[in-house]
Amino acid sequence: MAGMPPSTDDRTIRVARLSKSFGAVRAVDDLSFEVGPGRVTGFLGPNGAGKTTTLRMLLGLVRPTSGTATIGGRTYTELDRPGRTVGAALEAASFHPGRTALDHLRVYAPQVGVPDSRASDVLRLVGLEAVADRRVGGFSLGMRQRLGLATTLLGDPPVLLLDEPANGLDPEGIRWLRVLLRTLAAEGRTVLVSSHVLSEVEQTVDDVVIIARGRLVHASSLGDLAGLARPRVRVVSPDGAGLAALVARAGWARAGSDEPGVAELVDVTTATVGAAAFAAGVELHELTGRDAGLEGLFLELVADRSATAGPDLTPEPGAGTTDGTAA
Ligand SMILES: Nc1ncnc2c1ncn2[C@@H]1O[C@H](COP(=O)(O)OP(=O)(O)OP(=O)(O)O)[C@@H](O)[C@H]1O
Repeated sequence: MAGMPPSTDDRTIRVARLSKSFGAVRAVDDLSFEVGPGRVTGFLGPNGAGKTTTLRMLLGLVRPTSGTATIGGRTYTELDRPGRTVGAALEAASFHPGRTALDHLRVYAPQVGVPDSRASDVLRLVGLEAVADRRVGGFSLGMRQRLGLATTLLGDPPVLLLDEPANGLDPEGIRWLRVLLRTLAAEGRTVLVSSHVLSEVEQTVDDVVIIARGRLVHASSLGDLAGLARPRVRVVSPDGAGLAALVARAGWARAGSDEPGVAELVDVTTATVGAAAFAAGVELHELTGRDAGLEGLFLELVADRSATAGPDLTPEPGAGTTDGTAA
């Protein structure tokens, strides 16, 4: 990693002006983003956003209509040893139900170019060593997810592409996955994890790439995304004119068009509004602070709006109430 620009790093994933149409469906639409090593990146978007199609293009399983999807500057098919470079677990990994976990991995080991002994190593890594000789047909969804991950790790790849790896895991499994992914990233790997809910990966990822309807909506560190979550205050007063004058005088931003006597404000605290109302002698019947939260912000970002609007964060009436915080 030392001193190398990210775009030339062997472990950097680069998607550039990538598009894919299936007939009339534009599954991926002029998508560009970069994912660097040493970090866990969440690849997020609602169902049908184009995440799987993008991952499949990175793996050479789907041919782009236009644009490129590369790893270390090469397409998957151009890689010298793809199995040792990229580990991928796409949704619905299929296992032969009659094979044991160990046998499953031993079948893949030569394809990836690693010795048989590596099969036991990766089973240990994913916590399945105790069931190494059990048939996969009897495995729970969570165990299959772990086995899928073990398969992914066989070639000790520096780049990992994982499609919804938390699916089917219980809370304990999700905690385990979090620690594993963080460890793999800390070792200098590039870890790209897709999910359709931000909350599922919120505690795991360093960076986010958010797409909707095949297009990029937002890409930044998780911290920068969190910085966009704007606090809101709902104010209700029997003195509609007084409240309107107070809001206008203070210059607070309104979240939307309000009814008389009601103001939904953003980027202001209850303390500020309360103090100003008290000083102005405006009677208040309600003063409620709300935090839209990351998930609310995510939902707002991916909400159906004109494609040209981009990451417009102007809150809409009713937005930000889905995270269960007090209204
Ligand atoms: N082989 C295909 N033929 C036709 N349409 C497809 C094909 N693969 C994907 N699509 C369509 O492309 C769009 C994007 O699908 P994709 O599976 O990439 O989304 P996703 O973000 O992975 O969604 P999910 O979270 O549901 O897996 C959807 O409208 C889907 O129906």
